[in-house]
Amino acid sequence: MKITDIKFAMLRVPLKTPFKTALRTVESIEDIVIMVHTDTGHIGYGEAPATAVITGDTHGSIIEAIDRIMKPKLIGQDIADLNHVVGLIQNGIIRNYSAKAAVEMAVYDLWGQLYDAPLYKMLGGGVPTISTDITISVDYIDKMVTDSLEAIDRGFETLKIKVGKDIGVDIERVKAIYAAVEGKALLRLDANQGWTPKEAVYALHKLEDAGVRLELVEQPVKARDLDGMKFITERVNTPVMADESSFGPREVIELIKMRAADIINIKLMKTGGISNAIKIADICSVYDMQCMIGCMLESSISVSAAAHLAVAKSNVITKIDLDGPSLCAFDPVDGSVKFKDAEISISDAPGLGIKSIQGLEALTPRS
Ligand SMILES: C[C@H](N)C(=O)N[C@@H](CCC(=O)O)C(=O)O
Ligand SMILES: [Mg+2]
Repeated sequence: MKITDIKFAMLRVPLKTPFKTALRTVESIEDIVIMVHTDTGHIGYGEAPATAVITGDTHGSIIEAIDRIMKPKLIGQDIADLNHVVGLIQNGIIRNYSAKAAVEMAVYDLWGQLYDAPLYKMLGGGVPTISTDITISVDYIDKMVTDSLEAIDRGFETLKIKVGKDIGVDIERVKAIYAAVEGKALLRLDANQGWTPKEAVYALHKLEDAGVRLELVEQPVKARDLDGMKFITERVNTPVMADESSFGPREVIELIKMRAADIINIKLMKTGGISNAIKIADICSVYDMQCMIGCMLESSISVSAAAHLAVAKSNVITKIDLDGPSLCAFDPVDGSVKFKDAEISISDAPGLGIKSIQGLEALTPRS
């Protein structure tokens, strides 16, 4: 099975409700979809969001990196030589992680199709059902409480509460939500870099002293502030998770050596795809460190790839934040990974199991 072409499209899916974090507000998913064609007629699918504020990637940079750098190297390559193909994707250009993730997942999709097995089985197998949290956008306190209760009614047992806007209001936000949902859902916080180290310690002590039990706090301070992450990790009981501070395996090793976090959030768009995500999971398993699998604002194309990985690495990926499809107004994909509120289940179609995608707008890269 040899690669013959890579085609591009834009996928736009409105969100059910605006997604609001300390970093940005977004109303729809607008992601690049790629289709890797082969001489056997099989097609591998990949997706990349342009999360400029976190990864630095834009639609233009994703298309250019794939079309100008990766595609010429990949045409004619045999999918059976997976490690060689992955090397070509990873080593032809630095950074550009979302572009690499999209191409890699399409190649892994084809690798599963080549051997007629679902990707999670190719990666080691596992129980193909997982349960995700859902994000509660940062907003007025009453709105966040209402959104939290609605999420619980939909069956979500873990809520990822976005904070990081104003430390005083954030403390009140979390206390109000905790009072409303105690015993019905587990709370995890994500400050998306919005606090200073001292603010984070202050807020978490206030919450801990008030009896608010949190599963974890994600990325309290600036991505580059590893000393700040360590300062917080040493001072609070709530486990601290690195998201924007950890992209690839090297950052994870650095965080582990520094003891600057308790948990790592693996996202394909930060690792540059599945191969580095596997390395991170393996490193964390050596150091008895748990991982979350997360996503950006992604549809069920790339979130399916993350779900396959999470199933295969469930020994270390114990926390799931794959709510992209649940945040969307509809699922444009007909595939073998089903997203039904909190439950994500994978049936045994080969590769990623994507049959068709509604509403793709074809894109032609600039010549
Ligand atoms: C969607 C997911 N639950 C999430 O919160 N992801 C990111 C932010 C993604 C974005 O801004 O597109 C995170 O910070 O964990
Ligand atoms: Mg995060």
